[in-house]
Amino acid sequence: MTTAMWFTPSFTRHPTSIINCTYNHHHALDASYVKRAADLSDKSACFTSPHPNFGCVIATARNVVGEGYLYAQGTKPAEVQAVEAAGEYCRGATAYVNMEPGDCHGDFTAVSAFIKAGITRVVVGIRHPLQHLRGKAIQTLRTQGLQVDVLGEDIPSISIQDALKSCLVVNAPLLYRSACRVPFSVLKYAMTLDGKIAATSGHSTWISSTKSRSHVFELRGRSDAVIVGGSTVRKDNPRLTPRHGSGGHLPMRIVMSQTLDLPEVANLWDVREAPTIVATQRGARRSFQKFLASKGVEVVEFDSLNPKDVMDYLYDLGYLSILWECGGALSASAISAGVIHKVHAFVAPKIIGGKNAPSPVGELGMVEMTQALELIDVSYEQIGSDVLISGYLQPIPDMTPVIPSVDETLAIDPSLSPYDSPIIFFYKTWDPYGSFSNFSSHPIRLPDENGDCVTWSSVQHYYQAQKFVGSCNPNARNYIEVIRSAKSPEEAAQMGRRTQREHPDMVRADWESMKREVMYKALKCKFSIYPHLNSMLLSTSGSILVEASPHDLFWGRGRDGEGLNYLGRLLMKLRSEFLGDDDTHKLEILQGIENFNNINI
Ligand SMILES: NC(=O)C1=CN([C@@H]2O[C@H](COP(=O)(O)OP(=O)(O)OC[C@H]3O[C@@H](n4cnc5c(N)ncnc54)[C@H](OP(=O)(O)O)[C@@H]3O)[C@@H](O)[C@H]2O)C=CC1
Ligand SMILES: Nc1c(N[C@@H]2O[C@H](COP(=O)(O)O)[C@@H](O)[C@H]2O)[nH]c(=O)[nH]c1=O
Repeated sequence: MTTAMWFTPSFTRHPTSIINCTYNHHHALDASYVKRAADLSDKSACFTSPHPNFGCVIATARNVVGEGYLYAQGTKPAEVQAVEAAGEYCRGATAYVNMEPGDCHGDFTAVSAFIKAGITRVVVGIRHPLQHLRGKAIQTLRTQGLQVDVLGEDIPSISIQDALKSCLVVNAPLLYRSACRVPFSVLKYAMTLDGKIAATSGHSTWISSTKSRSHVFELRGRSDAVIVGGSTVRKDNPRLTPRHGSGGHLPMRIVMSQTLDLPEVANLWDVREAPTIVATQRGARRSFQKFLASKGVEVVEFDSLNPKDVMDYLYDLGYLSILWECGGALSASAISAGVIHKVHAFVAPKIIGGKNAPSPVGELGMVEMTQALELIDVSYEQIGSDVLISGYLQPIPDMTPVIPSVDETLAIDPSLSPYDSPIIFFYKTWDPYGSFSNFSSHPIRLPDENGDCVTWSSVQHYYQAQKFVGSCNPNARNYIEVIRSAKSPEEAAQMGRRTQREHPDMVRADWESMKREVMYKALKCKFSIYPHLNSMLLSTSGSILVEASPHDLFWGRGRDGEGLNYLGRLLMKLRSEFLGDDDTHKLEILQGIENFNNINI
């Protein structure tokens, strides 16, 4: 029902439309207060070490009567502050929170504050993303008789998109941390209009305006750590501090250097200003390591220095948010490793030229524009004379328990609890569960259009070719062979999709009704052939699997969780099937291994 109903002359004869409009109006108000709580929660940024952001607004039917935000971990909860501010107005009022309270210490401070004060309704932006806290406060409040409405669950998604997005953005670091088990990483750089981050000589001070650089100081203050590569230390002698005087949070400064061929005199070795860690290759320049230690710089050796291992290390230290301020060599390595989630590019209206002048991202091994990584949720902001372009390389995992919906989850795997089961997101092949992707290079053996068992280089090759098997158009056979010999899964996908789009007459008539069956067959073959993939799939037992593609609304979750996630569903179904019948499963694995041996990889 749309608000246009208000303007129809006959609306007085349609009481349901009035009810719906009022209903929408209430939801719009709910959404605006939740958004206000999310905006409030962001206020503590830069003051203390990054932590989950909590904000709370208490409102009566007429006004906002109290609000608060968590200043730092361990300080008075946002909910308690809001209750104290609202005083006696709490009785019968509604409390709005951007995120479900997380009673980490088990004392239910926030929840009891609401109950004792007489709050009757609580509207929650998002459930707490941490497994052991998710749903707990909501359940307790409901048990105590309060009405609890969660955006997207009890309040329909259509009217609350902005509010929900604010809730996700404000706690993106925690959401990535809990879903992907790495800290949230932002790559930031300043480049000229001709795409250079320094002159050919390596000189780079300054590309962006003073205003942009102040913005960067704020980004640093919101981060747990700032990372650069050894080369940037040699060229720039950076300080990497947020410059907010005596108060405020100081991020850890981290240098990644394999060689440790670093200068003896450097701003980063002055740890009176801020602490510094140097991450290096095991055994590198021991004498220099000693020198750094004598300066108070911590040196951490890695067996193989790479962005993923460094992120795992920082995850174990409890870090939430990392700012990468490196040059193109390290940024390319970090992007390839799949650890960068967001990009902030400051573009300055300057041209420096220079064939060998460095650019923000080095070699990624891509050869065609179709392989380019596309940012999502892109925003453009003018800062001084520069334009700041920001966007996500990976969608914020919103941990929405309705992927798939409650009923569907239970139908697929009755052992799963839609609210309490962890969610495993997979998308790119280099992700931790990247082998679940149909783009993973795992050849399978299945019949071709003549019924002869042949090798398909990936599930993607098989799936795309099947679109044209049994087509009424005799020319369709040519496409099957062309797709089967595509050089990569990406190429097979492009060919299949393009042909389907440009020559719909080539596609078999029953494709829409058969495509899930085709996919299931291919997945079953893949996960039977490769014992390690089979173990990986079974190891996810108890978790909800979600293909995190922002673009694919059928096989993936879509950008905002609106996708149908059929790939995740089929994998869960397959997992149940494998787990359900041990003997059949063993037989399938044995047959699979036999097939595997027949594949000429
Ligand atoms: N405008 C801007 O926003 C910025 C500009 N710059 C400019 O960029 C230039 C430096 O660029 P660049 O050389 O790319 O600098 P990087 O910051 O990317 O440093 C590269 C160095 O990082 C170390 N490293 C450690 N692990 C890895 C890994 N897995 N992959 C790649 N490198 C790794 C190596 O150090 P080692 O050799 O010690 O082993 C390597 O030489 C300078 O001129 C600087 O002024 C730099 C940052 C931002
Ligand atoms: N040149 C350049 C940036 N360069 C980045 O900032 C670092 C220097 O930081 P500091 O020593 O703390 O001022 C430098 O090593 C590099 O990482 N940043 C920007 O916002 N704009 C610019 O034009």
